[in-house]
Amino acid sequence: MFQMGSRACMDVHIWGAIEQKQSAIQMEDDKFPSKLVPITYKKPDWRTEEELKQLRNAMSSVQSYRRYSNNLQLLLAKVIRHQRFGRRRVVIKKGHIGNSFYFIYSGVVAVTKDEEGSSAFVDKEPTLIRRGAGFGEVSLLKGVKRNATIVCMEETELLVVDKEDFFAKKLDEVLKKEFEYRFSFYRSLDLLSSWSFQMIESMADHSKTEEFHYGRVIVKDTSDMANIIFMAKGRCDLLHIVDLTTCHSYKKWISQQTEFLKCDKCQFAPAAGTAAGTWSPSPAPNTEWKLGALNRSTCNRLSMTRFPRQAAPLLTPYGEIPKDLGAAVCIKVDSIHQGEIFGLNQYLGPDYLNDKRSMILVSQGAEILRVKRENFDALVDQPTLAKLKKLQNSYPR
Ligand SMILES: Nc1ncnc2c1ncn2[C@@H]1O[C@@H]2COP(=O)(O)O[C@H]2[C@H]1O
Repeated sequence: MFQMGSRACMDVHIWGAIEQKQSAIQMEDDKFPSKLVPITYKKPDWRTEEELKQLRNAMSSVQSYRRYSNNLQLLLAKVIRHQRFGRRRVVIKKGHIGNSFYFIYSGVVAVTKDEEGSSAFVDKEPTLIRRGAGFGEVSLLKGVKRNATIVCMEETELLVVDKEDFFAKKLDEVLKKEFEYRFSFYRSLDLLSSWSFQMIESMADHSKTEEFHYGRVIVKDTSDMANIIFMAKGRCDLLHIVDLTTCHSYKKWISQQTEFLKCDKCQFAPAAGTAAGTWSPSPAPNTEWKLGALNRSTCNRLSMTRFPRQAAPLLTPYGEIPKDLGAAVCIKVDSIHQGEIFGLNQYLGPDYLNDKRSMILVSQGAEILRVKRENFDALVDQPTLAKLKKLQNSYPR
């Protein structure tokens, strides 16, 4: 139901591990060194060797820049211009003539169809382009108008390459290769085998490859997706979060652990007046709990488990578990592998048969292409719909 060739399997993950990985990645979010900003406003010939070296070093934190040859990196360091935009600022307007290409040094922008970019702030799943990626190449490469609006979702720093430099430094050749990669990927899919060159080209023009490290969340809630995800490389897992605070057997299990709570190192004192509906194990409030005789692995498991907002601190030998965590585990429902597609369930059967449970899609090290459902809907042809119908018959296995 969720993808082509579904393989259901069960596996339990602890949600805390995912969040830990995510925060580690978010810490990379550095700003452009302010002392280098004036250099980017100098004419290329006026930038000294030392200044170029500094610019190159700073830019090497931009993922797409690192992929370029040393020679191209140096040439770009000669021409880039730094620009900072606030939240809601429109950088590119759909339908305008393209004059520049942009790298995102810090921040996030959204791609929209409306000229003002305001839809990005109400869209529950906007198309985002993040730090390290570039945009604005399509109109330059093809000599056409801008195919979308780009609006800043937060304060964003951009490194701008003007059109003349874009071609003079041969950045166009690199970006053409990236386009060809996306095009060949879509062309290789059996599902799209009936599509014309123009249809595949449109898919490649309206998507970007996105890399996700292990543990990063790709889709927070799959119950009503606005995008279709194509898995270009690697794998991601579909996880269902189970809230243990509403689970009777979990509460019972926790209560059973009180038998062993004899050690001074680990103590749990439930808060007086714990709110109704949150986890409130017996014995009664204000009675001191002792989490003794818990072996190291049990403590580690508990420390990764999330505890309800209202609960009092749980002390373990490794420190206090944050109060605002809730108890939950993630159950792996499926894995999506290279060449597979996720988010087609609306084509696979009547709405009432679709699984509406909220799941999350988490990377196990993946490169994806994300296409807005409305773009796919506008292109999809009868042979493709027929193939999708057949997929419906093959589920559940
Ligand atoms: N779906 C999409 N995902 C990511 N980037 C996009 C998408 N659609 C358009 N873009 C980018 O938005 C830019 C708008 O200006 P261009 O048409 O020059 O180039 C376009 C692409 O770089």
